[in-house]
Amino acid sequence: MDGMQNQGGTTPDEDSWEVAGQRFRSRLIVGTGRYKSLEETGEAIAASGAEIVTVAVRRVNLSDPGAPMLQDFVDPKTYTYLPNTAGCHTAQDAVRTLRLAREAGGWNLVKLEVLGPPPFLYPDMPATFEAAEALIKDGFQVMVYCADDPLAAKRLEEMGCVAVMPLGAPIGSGLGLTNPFMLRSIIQNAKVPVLVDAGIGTASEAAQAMELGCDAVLLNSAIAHAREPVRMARAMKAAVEAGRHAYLAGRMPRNYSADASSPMSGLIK
Ligand SMILES: CC(=O)[C@@H](O)[C@H](O)COP(=O)(O)O
Repeated sequence: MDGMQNQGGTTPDEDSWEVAGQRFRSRLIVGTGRYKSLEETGEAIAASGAEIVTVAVRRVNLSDPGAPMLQDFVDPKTYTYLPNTAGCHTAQDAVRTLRLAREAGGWNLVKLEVLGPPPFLYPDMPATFEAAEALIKDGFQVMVYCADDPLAAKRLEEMGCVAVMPLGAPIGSGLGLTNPFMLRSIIQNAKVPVLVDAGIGTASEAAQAMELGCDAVLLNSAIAHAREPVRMARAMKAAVEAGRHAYLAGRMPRNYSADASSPMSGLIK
């Protein structure tokens, strides 16, 4: 038992995290877009072990019972739906979209993203600050996609955002963590959960984000655009768990010279 204790005094199996007063065991959050079909969406999400799924309010059918509905494949009783503002490029659009989501589905915990123009769709931080302020005033609990900028992340935390979500790399790029040093700095200084969001391309990059000490990882394209999405979802689940264990276990120090793994004493001369 003692050998299993981590920094928080719990065993890794009991390890969980909390956002806006809700506790989760899975540290992998997945998107629901970009799949070939809703069947594939449901299967991949089940394989990922995720408990929270993001839903692009402007793009997904949540209300027309005549058309195929996400809810039939990703049961809202099983998963926490996190409506997001994908496709919004102004603060006004983002605020309006989440107000509509709250009216339609009662969702109060939301993911805010206000994107700049192509080709990078980088978070538009002035517009993000404006939208976050309006949404928090309106009683929303805001998880916010942001630049990998420690000052911006701190400002969003101080405004009252319940989680900050710096990008690993541009959405859909699959480039992995382009700025791990700044991500680490955001994580070390945060008093709210930090989630690395977007740009992860494969399992080792999800593990790397967790090894930096973030609370969770949010990804979509890496699973949906894999040749075998369900298998990649399994890989992501394992990677996030492995990265979390490695973070809690503590990395050995880097030696810039060899340190023989067999003792030198007792060698036959
Ligand atoms: C799904 C979501 O909420 C977005 O933040 C984004 O789509 C994730 O980015 P990737 O698709 O690059 O993983």
